[in-house]
Amino acid sequence: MENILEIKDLHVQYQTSEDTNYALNGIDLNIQKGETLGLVGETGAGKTTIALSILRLLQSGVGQIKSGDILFEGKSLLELNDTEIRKVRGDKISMIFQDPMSSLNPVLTVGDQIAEAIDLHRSLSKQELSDMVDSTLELVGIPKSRKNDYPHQFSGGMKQRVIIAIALSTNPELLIADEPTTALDVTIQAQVLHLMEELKQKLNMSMLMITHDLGIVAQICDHVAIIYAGKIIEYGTVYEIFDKSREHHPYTKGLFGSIPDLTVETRRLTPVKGLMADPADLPEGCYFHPRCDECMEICKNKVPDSCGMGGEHYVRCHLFKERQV
Ligand SMILES: Nc1ncnc2c1ncn2[C@@H]1O[C@H](COP(=O)(O)OP(=O)(O)OP(=O)(O)O)[C@@H](O)[C@H]1O
Ligand code: NI
Repeated sequence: MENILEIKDLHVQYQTSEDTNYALNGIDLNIQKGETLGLVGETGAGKTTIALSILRLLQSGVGQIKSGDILFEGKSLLELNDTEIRKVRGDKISMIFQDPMSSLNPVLTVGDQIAEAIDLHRSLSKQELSDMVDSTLELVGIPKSRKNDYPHQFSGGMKQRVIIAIALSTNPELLIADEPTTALDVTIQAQVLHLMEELKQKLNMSMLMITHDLGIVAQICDHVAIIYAGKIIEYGTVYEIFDKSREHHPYTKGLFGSIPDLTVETRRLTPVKGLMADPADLPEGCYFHPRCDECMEICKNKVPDSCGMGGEHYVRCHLFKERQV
């Protein structure tokens, strides 16, 4: 399978007046063409930082890519100048941000907001633009007759559809969705997810789905990456990650409440005992060792390598070192 995105040994830090936060500490991750990769982990693990690094939207002067590379269709995104990266954001990679509701402008009609997004990247006649707004609205299941309505006239689920429409209006190859449904109630969540899944097939997009929700992972992801303190600690196909007969990282087992069935409706991550590692003061060795029930001596001073578990399944944990070839 061809990769649309390759992240190689990415290190990102946030420099604040008090601290240096080591947010990403050597991320290696690929997204294949046409697939959905789920990125799962507790709050503060570095999920949004990965998304912002891809789009080069880290807060300037604070968030810094220290080393590593991000390749999109084989070309480094880190080497692009401002004009070039803006073009990538407009044409190739779209993002639905966490807290998406605040990204709509209350004083513009939804039709105008979609038109604005399309117009930024394409020069179309007035009629063409208007037709494209209509078809984009219809794509996400909103009647075109509502294009002159304002955001406050829409329900939460409908607003989220508008946001998806804006993200898709440029026909991106990669969509990054950062917790796109957390603000919605469960029924509407299911509808929006179903819509995203449908659109992904129709438009043949690749997707990076950032989520806390295992139901979402099971439902729409092809591969899953589990992140802890800025490192991917487990990766595999969705079947491998939910396979109880396989061994898993102790953190994954904690999060998943000892690996639920793919078929069972277990939506929320289980809280793992102890506190998330402080990115300004990371522990020696495996970052997870202070919280780990299976901690061994070696875990306290050596960072574990990634270990192949068969198939596409990888775990970064000293427990499985023996399997390495
Ligand atoms: N602008 C910033 N300045 C300083 N530290 C930051 C900044 N943004 C993020 N961080 C820190 O970087 C780490 C990773 O944050 P990030 O937002 O990527 O986590 P996340 O996995 O997306 O969490 P959540 O699930 O809460 O969205 C956290 O420790 C966070 O406090
Ligand atoms: Ni986040």
